[in-house]
Amino acid sequence: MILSAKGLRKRYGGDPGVDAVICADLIVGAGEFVSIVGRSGSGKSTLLAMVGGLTAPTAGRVQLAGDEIWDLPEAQLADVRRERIGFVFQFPSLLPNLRAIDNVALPALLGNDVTPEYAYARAQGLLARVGLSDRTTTFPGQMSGGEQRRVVIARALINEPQLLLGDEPTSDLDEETEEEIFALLDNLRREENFAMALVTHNHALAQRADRMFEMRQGILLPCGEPRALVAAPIQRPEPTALKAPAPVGAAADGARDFEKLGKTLWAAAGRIFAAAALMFVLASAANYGVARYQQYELDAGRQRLAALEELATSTLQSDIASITRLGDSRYEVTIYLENTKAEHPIYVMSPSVQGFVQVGVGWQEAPLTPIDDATAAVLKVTGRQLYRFIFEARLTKFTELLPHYMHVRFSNTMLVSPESTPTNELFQRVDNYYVYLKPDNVDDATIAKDVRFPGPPPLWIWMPPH
Ligand SMILES: Nc1ncnc2c1ncn2[C@@H]1O[C@H](COP(=O)(O)OP(=O)(O)OP(=O)(O)O)[C@@H](O)[C@H]1O
Repeated sequence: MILSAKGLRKRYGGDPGVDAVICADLIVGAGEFVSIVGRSGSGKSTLLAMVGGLTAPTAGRVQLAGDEIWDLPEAQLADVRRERIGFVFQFPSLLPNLRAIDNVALPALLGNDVTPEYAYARAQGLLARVGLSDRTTTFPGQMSGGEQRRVVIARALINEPQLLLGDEPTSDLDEETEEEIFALLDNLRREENFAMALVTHNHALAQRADRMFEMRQGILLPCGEPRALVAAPIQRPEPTALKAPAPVGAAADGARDFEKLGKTLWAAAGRIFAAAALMFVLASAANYGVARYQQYELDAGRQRLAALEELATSTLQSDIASITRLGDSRYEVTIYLENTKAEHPIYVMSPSVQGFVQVGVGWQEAPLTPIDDATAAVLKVTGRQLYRFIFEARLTKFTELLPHYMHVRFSNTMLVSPESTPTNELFQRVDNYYVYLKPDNVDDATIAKDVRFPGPPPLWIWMPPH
């Protein structure tokens, strides 16, 4: 058995809080495919996030191949997420300034288990298997939605995960492409023998799983008859400490690829905007360092990355500081960046922020314009720094997880370095901030009929990252 989740429960917030998942048991065998359907807000994403090591459960446990993942220290949990679980989300999550092959290779380059040659050779092989052998050097912005999703799938498989988790991985695609991507995932699962748990709104596709579950108001219920396993399980090879380099031709190509990549990253950094997926949030030790991996002793490299990760994650904090109403569905949004160890400056490359409003099960971008010039520069952060933006949320229809309020996500991509002119240390970080935001065209009396607040309905309500 690969996944064993027992008695999972998740309550968000304080008093009274939201019981997103009340009770869920989910056991998935090696190579098995389970699907989860359910109404919006029933707790599907929360369940996947707990199973995938992204959101800590309030109660219950999750074992991955026998390891209790929620007992692991954060650093080891991050390794589990990167190496043993593949994620495919609905939202585009590729780094826009990296070519397809670099995006796919990146999770493998972040660990120390494989050589860059191996990572690039496997990335090339996976791109071929998802039908993109001729698009390896294409940038995500030049690809269709279906092609981008294929790249995301290749990236999810780069570290040979034991478990692939998909949260509505195809729901924004047209019917035919959705069908193709689903079939592709299923074929890859049989070939690579990873277990797969997919959340989908599409019942017809969900029924193709070995077992189907329905999430109903936070409770996971089995539904439908099990399908016979089609393929005989393939024996997973024992992991080796350091995988062998790829064949010479592929290795040489790969080496050229990441050398070029390293040279161009800093110049291209200004073009980066937020689109990276949740699992990459704190992990992308920028492609700049890729060529250097060959030269470093593994231990030295590990230590340096750990220090940089510490710098870029715990030392630098950021979130929404305030939101004020400007009228005509415009808001001034202030985001703060704070260096908690002010004695060591941190250099941040132009926070590039995008705003999204949830519409249906997806997110629709809404214009977000920086007010200050500061957001276009390399910034030395020594204390608390504020960035102001104008957010224009003129949507007539949006998803109301909280009655009348918009569910808004601000996504902030930053390149972080301990040096003002980064030479060899650069870390990409993507933060997502979530708020409920009161639309301009609803009066407080209307809201108060449906939601009880201690005072007048607030303009915005902060939510923890999810
Ligand atoms: N970070 C959070 N803070 C507070 N409440 C949350 C948070 N994340 C989710 N919720 C709430 O938990 C409940 C379950 O949400 P979840 O996203 O897991 O459902 P879902 O079934 O995946 O919905 P959808 O299909 O719309 O994505 C919802 O009521 C949602 O508003």
